[in-house]
Amino acid sequence: MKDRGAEKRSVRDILLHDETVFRDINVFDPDYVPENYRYRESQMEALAVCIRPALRNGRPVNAVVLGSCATGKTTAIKKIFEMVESTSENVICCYINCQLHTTRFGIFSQIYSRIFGHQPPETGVPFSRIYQSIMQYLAKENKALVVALDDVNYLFYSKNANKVLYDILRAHEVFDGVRTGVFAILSDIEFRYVLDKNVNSVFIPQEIVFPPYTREEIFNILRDRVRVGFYPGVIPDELIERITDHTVNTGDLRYGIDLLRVCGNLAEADASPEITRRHLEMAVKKTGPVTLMHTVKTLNEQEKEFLRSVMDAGDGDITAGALYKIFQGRTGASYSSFNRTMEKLEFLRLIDTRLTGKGVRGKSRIVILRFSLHELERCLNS
Ligand SMILES: Nc1ncnc2c1ncn2[C@@H]1O[C@H](COP(=O)(O)OP(=O)(O)OP(=O)(O)O)[C@@H](O)[C@H]1O
Repeated sequence: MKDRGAEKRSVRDILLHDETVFRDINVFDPDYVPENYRYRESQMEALAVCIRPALRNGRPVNAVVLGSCATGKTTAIKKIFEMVESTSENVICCYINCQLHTTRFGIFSQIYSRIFGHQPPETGVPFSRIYQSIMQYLAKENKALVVALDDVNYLFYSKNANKVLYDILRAHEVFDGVRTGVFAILSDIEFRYVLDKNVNSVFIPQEIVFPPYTREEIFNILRDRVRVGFYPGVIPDELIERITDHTVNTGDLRYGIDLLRVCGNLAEADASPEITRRHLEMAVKKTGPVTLMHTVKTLNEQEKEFLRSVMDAGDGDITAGALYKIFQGRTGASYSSFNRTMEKLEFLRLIDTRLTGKGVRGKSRIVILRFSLHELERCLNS
C-alpha cells in the first residue's frame, strides 16, 4: 500500500484512498449466503425430504427447524428454497422474517408479494381478499406453497402463531387441491414446548436440529470467509485462531464474522495491508454481542426506554414498582403499558423477573437484566 505507515492522514486522504484489504466486503454482511456451506448436509437432506412431495403433486411435510443462534438455519432454508425454485415451477417458496412481520396481514402480504410480484394495498383491502387471491392462484395453477417462518417465536408474542398456521395449513379445506406446508424456525430451544402448547394439532412437524458448531468447524468456516472476503495474506491463520476462540466464547458465529469485518476496516483505516494483533484487540473492544444487538434493534422506542430505565437503576436488584417510577418519568406511560413491555422483554429473553414473595398477595417482582449493563449500553447506543 502506498501510504503504509503514514502517521497522520487527512480526511481527504481517507476518502480517496483506493486500496483495500477486502476482495468483497459484502461477504461479511449479516444476510450474506455463502457459496461454500459446509457441515449441514444432513439438515439440507432432511429439508429436501420435506419439500419433495410438493414437487410430485403432493403436500409438503411441515418442519420445525431448531438450533441456537447462528447455526446456519436461515442459510439452509434460503439455499434449499433457491434450489427448489431453480428445479421446479410447481412450488412457491416464501421466506418470512417474523421479527419484521408479526401480523396475519403482514405475513400474507409477504406471501402475496412473493406470488404476484407486488405488495397488496395497505388500506382498503380486507385480509380475506388477499387470502383468497393467494389460495385461488395456488389452486388454479396447481402450485404448492412452502412458507418458512423465521424466528416464529415472535408470532407467539403477538399471539398470531395459531391463526397464521391455521390459515396456511387448513387452506385445502376451503380451496380444493391447495397444497401448503410450513417450516417454523426457532432459535431458542425453550420455545419448542411453547410451540407444542400453543399451536393446535394442525401443525405436526418433523424436527430438524442444527447443533452448535465445533471449534474446528468454526475455524474452517471463518477461514473460508477470509478466503472469499479478503485478499490473500491479509490475515494470518494465527489471528483466525484467536478470532475462533472469541467466537467459541460468545457461542455466536456471527460475532466471529463481524470481528473479521471490523478488523479489516481497522487495518484499512491504518492504511495497513494486513490485519495485526493490535487491530484484533481494538476490534474486540469495539464489537458488541451481535445477537443482542440484533434483538435490540427490533424493539420500539418504548421498549428501549424500558431498557434505559433498567440502566438508570444501575447494578443490583430492582423491584418492578421502583422500575416503573423511572420508566414513567422517562415516558409518562401507564402501569399496564409498563407491564406489557416487561412481558415482551421477558419473552424475548432480554430480562428475567422473579417473584419476591412480598407486596400485595406476594406478587412483587424484581427485574433482572440477562446481559451486563455495559453490553446493553453498547447495543442501545449503536
Ligand atoms: N455452515 C456454514 N458455513 C458458512 N457460513 C455459515 C454456516 N453456518 C452459518 N454461517 C454463517 O453464519 C451467519 C449466521 O447464519 P444463519 O443466519 O444461517 O444462522 P441462524 O441459525 O439462522 O441464526 P439465527 O437463529 O440467529 O437467526 C451467516 O453469516 C451465515 O452465512
